[in-house]
Amino acid sequence: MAYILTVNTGSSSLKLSLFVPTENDAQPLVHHLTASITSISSPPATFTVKPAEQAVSTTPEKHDDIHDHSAAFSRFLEFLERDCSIDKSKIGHVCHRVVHGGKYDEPVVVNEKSFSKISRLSDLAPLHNGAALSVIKVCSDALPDAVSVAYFDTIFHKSLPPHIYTYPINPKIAQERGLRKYGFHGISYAYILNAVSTHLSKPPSSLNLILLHLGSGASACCIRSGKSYDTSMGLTPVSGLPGATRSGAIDPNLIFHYTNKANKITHDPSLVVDVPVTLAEDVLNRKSGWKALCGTTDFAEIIDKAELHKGDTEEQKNTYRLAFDIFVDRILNYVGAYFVKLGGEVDALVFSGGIGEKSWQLRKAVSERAKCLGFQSIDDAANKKSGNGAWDIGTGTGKRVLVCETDEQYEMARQLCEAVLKK
Ligand SMILES: Nc1ncnc2c1ncn2[C@@H]1O[C@H](COP(=O)(O)OP(=O)(O)O)[C@@H](O)[C@H]1O
Ligand SMILES: CC(=O)OP(=O)(O)O
Ligand SMILES: [Mg+2]
Repeated sequence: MAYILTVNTGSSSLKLSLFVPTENDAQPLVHHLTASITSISSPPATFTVKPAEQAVSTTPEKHDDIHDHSAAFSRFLEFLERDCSIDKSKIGHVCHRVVHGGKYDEPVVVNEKSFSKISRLSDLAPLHNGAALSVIKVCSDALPDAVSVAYFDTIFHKSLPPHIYTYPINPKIAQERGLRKYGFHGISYAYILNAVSTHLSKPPSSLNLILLHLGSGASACCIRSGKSYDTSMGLTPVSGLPGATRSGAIDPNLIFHYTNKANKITHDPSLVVDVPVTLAEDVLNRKSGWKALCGTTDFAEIIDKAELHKGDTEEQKNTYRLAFDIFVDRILNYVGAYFVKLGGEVDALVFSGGIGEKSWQLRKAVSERAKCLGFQSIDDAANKKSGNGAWDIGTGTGKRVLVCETDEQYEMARQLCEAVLKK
């Protein structure tokens, strides 16, 4: 029996699932277990395991010694061998989520050449590609006989039309340096599209959707006839919606005004930079978003503290409320724009990602505002329940409002089965 291990290297987490492929086309994969290591960038990291046969996860363990994704991966391998008695030499394939794929338009087997090509893209996904490569390295050393395949977030967005992926800058420089909108969270959007298609009993190619993947990194995607037509992230994942530590879209000139010395046009280099661009990148990627506004990356805490509790001051409450309101506002920017781009022909608005799946408050706030576009009213009871796959949270007439529990690990294993194992 050869296992498929799938590894999802997110900005703040590592999520891993183990599957066994079957001969059954209706159920090509048997899910064995899923583990997640969260808060990697704000330790202590939390290690949680959910065996497939159990409805709930095991008690989360805190780990002070996990500071990066490769240490998290090593801890997972130790857990597999020691606690699950799984012989790691039985892992035949490893699917790695790599966020930025540049010009790659399909998954690639990891070898020296592709590894070095992916390394060259690291600057375009500063919170992701380097971390994924460090995991791939540990994985190749620990599992030398397994075939590692890189699955890119960007592939799903290869259908973006030129007027959407082109930035209005010098075309020659843009072409030479690959400066264009790529879009991310594509593995998640591929999974959501299939899950929503099953739920609505309509083929993916017939669907127009507004998808929201709201997690540590957050993005929106406009699906037209089953394909990505627009998405909120850009050249890098910092653009679009704000996230745990990311600013989201800002006026690009803000970078130069972050320092008060750069507020006039000057050719005197000593006056130009107080904050060099690389530091600006660090600020916008790692020191902005919810962390900068509220001091936490935990959106559940932000929602909780946006309500006034005993002992809290009105000012403290307002800080959290502001973060919540900013998120709702920026999400609405995309819901409104994508609705118009789809000519109002929208099958559903879909919430997903850690915040989209777990926060009834965020879903309610966004949906109430989107109701004017003809979306259903929210059914409060349905909105507060959790579910599996995709489920409705709207009621009455109108365009459907859904939640979908995304599963990037499953999507990679499914694509592997389809492309490699069933050939
Ligand atoms: N009950 C909840 N309410 C609101 N947000 C939540 C809840 N549970 C988890 N989250 C948020 O979900 C985010 C993580 O989402 P996830 O999609 O798992 O992230 P990633 O894969 O990018 O690491 C965290 O910011 C966390 O605060
Ligand atoms: C692209 C991206 O932001 O991914 P994540 O949300 O997993 O950090
Ligand atoms: Mg994620």
